[in-house]
This record gives sequence, C-alpha cells and structure tokens, in this order.
Amino acid sequence: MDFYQSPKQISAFDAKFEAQKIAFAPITFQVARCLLKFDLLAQIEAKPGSSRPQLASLVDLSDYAVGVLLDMALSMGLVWQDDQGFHLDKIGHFLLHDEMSRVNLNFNHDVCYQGMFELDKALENGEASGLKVFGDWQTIYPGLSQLPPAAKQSWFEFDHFYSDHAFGTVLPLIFKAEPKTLVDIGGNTGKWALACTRYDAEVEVTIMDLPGQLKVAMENAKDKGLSDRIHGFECDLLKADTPFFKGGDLYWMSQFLDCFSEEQILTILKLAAANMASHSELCILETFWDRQPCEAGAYCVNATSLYFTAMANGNSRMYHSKDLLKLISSAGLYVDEDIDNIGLGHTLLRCRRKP
Ligand SMILES: C[S@@+](CC[C@H](N)C(=O)[O-])C[C@H]1O[C@@H](n2cnc3c(N)ncnc32)[C@H](O)[C@@H]1O
Repeated sequence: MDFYQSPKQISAFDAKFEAQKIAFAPITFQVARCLLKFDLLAQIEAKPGSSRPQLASLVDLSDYAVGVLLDMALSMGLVWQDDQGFHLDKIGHFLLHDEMSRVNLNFNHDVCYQGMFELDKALENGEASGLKVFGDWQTIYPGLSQLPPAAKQSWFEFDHFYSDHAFGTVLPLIFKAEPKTLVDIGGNTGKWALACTRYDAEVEVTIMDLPGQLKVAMENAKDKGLSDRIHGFECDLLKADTPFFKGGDLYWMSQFLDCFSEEQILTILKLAAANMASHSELCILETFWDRQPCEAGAYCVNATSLYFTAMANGNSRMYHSKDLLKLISSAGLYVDEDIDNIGLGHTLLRCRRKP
C-alpha cells in the first residue's frame, strides 16, 4: 500500500477548503443526485453551451430550481461555463456515465442516507441503529427480501456490481481443482451458483443462507431450469446449533465474512473447518482496504464499513487483511494461496485445514 503512510502535501488554505467540502457533503451529494435525476447533466452534455433558461425549458423544473442546482454544480466542478452557457466537466462526465459511480450513489441514497443520521448511536451501542428506517430487524439480512423496492434494488445492484466483476477471473481458478460439490455460503440470489453451473457441466452447488434469501435463490435456480444441480441448505450461522453442509469439495464465501464481527467470524470459520473433509478447500473472496491497488478503492471500501455499522448489523466491517488472516489461522485453517487484484479490488484466499 503506497498511500496513507505520510502527511498529505496540501496548503492550509486548500485543507480548509477540503474541510468545507466535508461540512457540506450531504448537500453536494443530494445536488449530484438531483442533477442526474432531473437530467440536467445529460442535457448539458447533449447541448453544450446551453443557457440556464434553455436548460430550464428542457427539464421539468423552474428557472429557480435549475439556477440553484447549476450554481452548485459549478462549485462542485461538475460543469463549467462560458459566455454562451454551461458545459459538462470531467467529474460531471463520470458521474453521468460511470457505472460504479451510479451504483454507489444509488446505494448511498436509497439504502444509507436516512439511516446514516443514526451513525453516532450505532457506534455507541454496537447496533445497526439506522436500520429502523426500514424495519424492526437486528440485522439487515433477514429483511433483504422485504426492503422497500428502491432500497432493495440498490442494495442488490451494489452487492452484485462488485462480486460480478470478480466472478469471471475467479471461475477458472476455482475449477482448476475440478470440485464436484461446491457449497456457496451466503449465496444470496444464487448468481455465483448459476455462474458455476454454466461454467462446469458436472458441478452440483449447494447454497447455504437464511430462509428469506434462500427462497429467492431457489426460485432463480428453478427459473433457469437448474433445480436439479442447485440445492438449498437453510441455516443461520449466528445460531449455535445451526446445521452446516458436511464434506463438500469446495466451500465458497464471497463478500460474506465482512457481514460479521471478528468473534462471529471465528465461530463461523471453526464451524466450517469442523465440517470440511481433509481434501476440502475453503475459498474466501473479500475486499480488504489495505489490499486496494489505489487510494480510490480504499476510500470506497472504508466508507462501506460505515454502512455495516449504521445499517447492516452494527458490528462488522471491511477488514484489514491481517485481521482476517489471524482469524483464519485461529480457526485451524491455513492459507494455501493468496491472490490480489481480482475484479475491482478483491482478494482470493484459498484455505485448507491445518494438518
Ligand atoms: C453481502 S451478501 C453476499 C452475497 C454473495 N455471496 C456475493 O458475493 O455477491 C451476504 C449474504 O450472507 C447471508 N447471511 C447474512 N447473515 C447470515 C447468517 N446469519 N446466516 C447465513 N447467511 C447469512 C445474507 O443473507 C446474504 O445472502
């Protein structure tokens, strides 16, 4: 990691400006969202040099509304202006066209924004205090399939965006060992299970998950005509007496362990180790903030930790790789292979039971 190791080279004047950007961050966030929602950035791109009245006539907003949004868009560096009118600037271009920016923005608006007001309480109490904006659950996971439509769509798009980018690289690595039974722990909507059955004509996949998610995953498998090769295994890995699939060739945990506290991870890994056969492999796909190839990645990963704090469960996070490696070892496992830079900053840890 070649960042966060030295003081920022920045003048006091600029540092004070950066501090103001943080102080106004909720406003700039909503301005960006509204510029997209009301199509203003797209109109400026399509008709460079348009004036404010021209833009107001193109979108469904008053001259006043367009005026306050565009003034702030100038201050945020999203657009620039000349004598004729407004032009899209580079940051505005990415806000408009970059899929990661769209997915992150929607996730933050639809899932996190309101509940994040309770971050201080979540930090004090170790509970997802912001989650009450959606329902009365201890963690977000039993409620995933019951979230309001926009929150549900944005949550799944966020989750899938990152794991989907990794799956293509990971599939050949995973199937090198020709596993016949693959156990997808926290298999969610079944996307990985479906990808595996498409990749390998023989493999049977068992998805372990909470009942609500498992129902969705099994419906997806049925829709694709794969009920005979994708099986459901109901569990709650936070319960001491939860059942666990025994003797699979390959156990798979993708973006899963970050949903748990260190203590819970240790319990889950010990349970996995106890149910693995001597030939079994456990593959963990995670985003560690210290393994990000660039500072932008670490920024997004560290910000996502606070979603876990306020919205997901109050006690989990995106980990530093060393913290997870310690837990893996304490659970009686060792890391056979450790591969960075998969997809958009994922790491694959291939683990086996210690002899
Ligand atoms: C962040 S999603 C991971 C999705 C998927 N593996 C991927 O890579 O996109 C976490 C999954 O873990 C499941 N999960 C959370 N808590 C659980 C628990 N206590 N027991 C079993 N599964 C759980 C959730 O239902 C969800 O499907």
